[in-house]
Amino acid sequence: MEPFLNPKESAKFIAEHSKDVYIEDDGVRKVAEMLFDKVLENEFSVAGWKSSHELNPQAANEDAVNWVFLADTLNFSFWSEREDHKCLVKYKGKTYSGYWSLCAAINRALDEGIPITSASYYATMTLEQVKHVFRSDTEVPMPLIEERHRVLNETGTVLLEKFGGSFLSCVKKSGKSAQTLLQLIVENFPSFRDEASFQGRKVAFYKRAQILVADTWSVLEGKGDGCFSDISSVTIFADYRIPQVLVHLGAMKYSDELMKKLKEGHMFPSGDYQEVEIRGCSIWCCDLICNHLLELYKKKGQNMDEKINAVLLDYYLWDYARDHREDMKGVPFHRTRCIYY
Ligand SMILES: Nc1nc2c(c(CN[C@H]3C=C[C@H](O)[C@@H]3O)cn2[C@@H]2O[C@H](COP(=O)(O)O)[C@@H](O)[C@H]2O)c(=O)[nH]1
Repeated sequence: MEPFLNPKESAKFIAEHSKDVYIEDDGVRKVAEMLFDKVLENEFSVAGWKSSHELNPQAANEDAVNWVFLADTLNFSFWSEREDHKCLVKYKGKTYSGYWSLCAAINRALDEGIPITSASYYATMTLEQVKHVFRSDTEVPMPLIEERHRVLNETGTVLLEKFGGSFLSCVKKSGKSAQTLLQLIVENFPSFRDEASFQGRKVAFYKRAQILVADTWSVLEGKGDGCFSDISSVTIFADYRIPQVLVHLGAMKYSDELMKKLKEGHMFPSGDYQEVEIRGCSIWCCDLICNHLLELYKKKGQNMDEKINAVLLDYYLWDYARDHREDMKGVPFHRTRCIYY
């Protein structure tokens, strides 16, 4: 096992050496000012994870933790080549796309009596069973369905062999430390090892591992086994939506050459130097936004360390990107097909 790498240090190194992605200090300040009042609202809190999203589990028990583990094991690559031609899942009268199509399919399976959140089930699922559970209500299947099958079998087997089949056992081993849980996830579950090489140095994003820590914190409402003393050490989750919204809001900028490739729908291999720059700069840019937000409150004599962290900033920006899809049409997201985000 490679030595554990720190995503925040990776992001700083990438941002300092990036050639095609730039962080705009004025834009960082503008976004922090835009969020200044938002951070006092319920949606910018751990409670928002349940209250704002009907598909998320509302309980804070072992089943809910194992629901989160399954969802974040498969939380990757939902984008489609054509916006009008994509996987959709109908559930309880609503139609869901992207990440939400995954959650709708999980809840649909549970309603059908399929124990999809049980490791003893998904460790030995066949490809046909995976295709059935995650079936689309359009002719476009969920992307990377074969990889999802492989990842499910691998992850379920490890969870059974090392943690008695429940992710809550893994959480309990973390001793209420987000960083310890992050390392346990990366060390034990290979598909979460989201790493790359950049200018001769190994870097890590650990996007699915970090969002799994964050979603575990959220589903347990920051209490009990989920009361992570160091939740603020987790970075944002380097997916393909956060970079898009940061550029849209003016906090990040692409070189003309990179923007041209993005607009042409260029496919970036996982680990490509420009893909690494986009992901690393997104993490560092959000860290700067967080710091500036905390500074703004400090100037008013308020310590907001308990209210403002990268997890809540990420959730807010991700939801913002969802709600402003039309406004963001002018900014392409980068296209990489992989199991990491
Ligand atoms: N940075 C970040 N990336 C996130 C999430 C989520 C959903 N999680 C939370 C959201 C609500 C609940 O509170 C969940 O906890 C999915 N993704 C990523 O986005 C992409 C899918 O996008 P679209 O194709 O538009 O559905 C894909 O890479 C997926 O991995 C997040 O929160 N942050």
